[in-house]
Order: sequence, then C-alpha cells, then structure tokens
Amino acid sequence: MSGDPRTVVRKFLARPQHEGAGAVVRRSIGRFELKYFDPFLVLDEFSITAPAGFPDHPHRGFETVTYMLQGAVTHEDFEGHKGTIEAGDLQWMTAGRGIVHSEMPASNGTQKGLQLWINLSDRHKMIEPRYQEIASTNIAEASEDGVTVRIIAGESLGIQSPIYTRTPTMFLDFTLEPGAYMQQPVPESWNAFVYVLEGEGVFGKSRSSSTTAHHLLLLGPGDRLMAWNKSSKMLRFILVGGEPIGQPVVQWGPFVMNTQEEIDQTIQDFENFENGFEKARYWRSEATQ
Ligand SMILES: Nc1ccc(F)c(C(=O)c2c[nH]c3ncc(Cl)cc23)c1F
Ligand SMILES: [Fe+3]
Repeated sequence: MSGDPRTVVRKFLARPQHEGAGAVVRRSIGRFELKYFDPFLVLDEFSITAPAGFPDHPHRGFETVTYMLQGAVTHEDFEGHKGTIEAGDLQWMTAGRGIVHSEMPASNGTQKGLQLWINLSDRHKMIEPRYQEIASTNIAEASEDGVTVRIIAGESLGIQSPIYTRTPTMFLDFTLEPGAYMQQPVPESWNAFVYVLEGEGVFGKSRSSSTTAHHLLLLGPGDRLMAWNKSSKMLRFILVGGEPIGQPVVQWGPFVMNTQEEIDQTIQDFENFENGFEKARYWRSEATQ
C-alpha cells in the first residue's frame, strides 16, 4: 500500500434516544451533528424489549442493513416475505421503490443489533425491492495474528462477501485480542468510519487517543485503516466504507429521494397505495395484531 493510513477526524458518542414504538437507539449517523455521511443516512445501535419495536412502516429510496448482535428480530413485509434475524445474522434489504414491513422482538429479553441505512443513487431508487440474507454460520470469517474479521460486505484477508452492494460498500466486523494490531485497505475515494462495539481501541495514523464502545469515528483521507488493542480486554468494532453518491438528498423519515417533488410524490404514492405501495392497502403485520 503506497498511500497514507487514515486518521480520525471526528469522534461522536452515540447517546440513547427513543425511536419506533418504545425502542431505544444509539444514533450516530443521522443525528443533527452528522445528518448525512455520503452514502450513509443512519447508523443505529438498537435495543428493543417486547412489546417495544418497529411496527408497520414504509421505506423508499435506500437500503437497510440489519446486523444482529444479541437476541433476534422478526420481520415481515407486505409481500409476505417474513423471517427471523438471529444473533450474528445479516439482512441486507433493498427497499427501492417501496417496502412496508415490521421489525419486532422475536423473543423475550433484550434484542440488540445495528441498522445502517445506505442511500441509493437516482438510477436505483425505484428498483424492485430485494433481500439478501445470510445466516451467521454462513458469514465469511477469517483470523490472523489475534485479529478475527467477519466479512459482511466487501473483502478482507483475501475473502470476498457474496453481498451485492449497489452503492459500493464495505462492512467488516473486527475482533482484536489484547495486544493485536490490524491494517485494512479502504478505497481512497470512499468515505469510511469505525463504530466501536466493545472494549477500547486506538485507531488511525496518529494513534492519538483510545476509543470505547458506542463511539463513531469519522476517518479522513487515506488508503487503509490501522487499529491497535492495547488493553487487556477484547476489542470489537465495525469498519464501514462506501463510495459517495454525490447527489442531492431530500429525506422525509423513511423516504429518501433527490428532490422535494419526488418526496411529495412518494408521500402521495404511500397514501394512495400506488407505484409500489399497492399491497399496503390491506396489509397489516401479524406481529402488531
Ligand atoms: N422512527 C422511525 C422512522 C422510520 C423507520 F424506518 C424507523 C425504523 O424502523 C428504525 C430506525 N432505526 C432502526 N433500527 C433497527 C430497526 Cl430493526 C428498525 C429501525 C424508525 F424507528
Ligand atoms: Fe424498517
């Protein structure tokens, strides 16, 4: 690698806030200090205990990536697609022209996970909805010198995820043993961030300070991330990068388009059950009945 390692340019502590129906999320991307980090719209570390959850709601114009950390979430949509996302499982949902679904706790106790919202370019915003779902046991994993990486999207240690990312994206789940060090290439033209899940780590070229759980680190220019675990406990974090789309973003809750007129049309489509929302007219999820 001929370029420079990336440095940490901004650091945010994601504090709990209420979302959905009684759900608690730690929102890092999508909060007022960081409304949009192209192509990323939202990063939520969510925690839900029944009866709280995310009952019937729509999406248009982007993708949701749900990666379970603890427990399980049951999802069902207006096309009859339903299932349970267990701990370690991945659901990559391309809402495209429109999805209406519910995402609710699948069992008692607290369900925890991450949900990342990835914007779609204008040419993909109205494509047919699609799911890519991988069970935990089928998620590619590699280990080397005290570093274990689960390849959710993109490539690491010579292993490529099967997930097709319309907006080119990498999503890697790293665990470093005490004393371990990692280096991961990141395309120089991509925006990239780290979100710490557990432990304490030192990130970036300057190795200035350590970072603990629930913190998001925006990375500056460079061709790779370096990280160290100088603590006596395990360090776990995700490294996410994406190719900026560079188009206008007009968002109204779960609708993300390029112009206000397209948002007005989307709201009309949803209210009139048209242009992709036809099946929302009579559908209600079982989870919320
Ligand atoms: N207010 C609001 C508006 C629109 C939404 F789509 C949602 C929503 O469904 C979620 C937002 N964060 C999430 N983390 C995890 C899961 Cl499983 C779902 C969500 C929501 F909460
Ligand atoms: Fe949703």
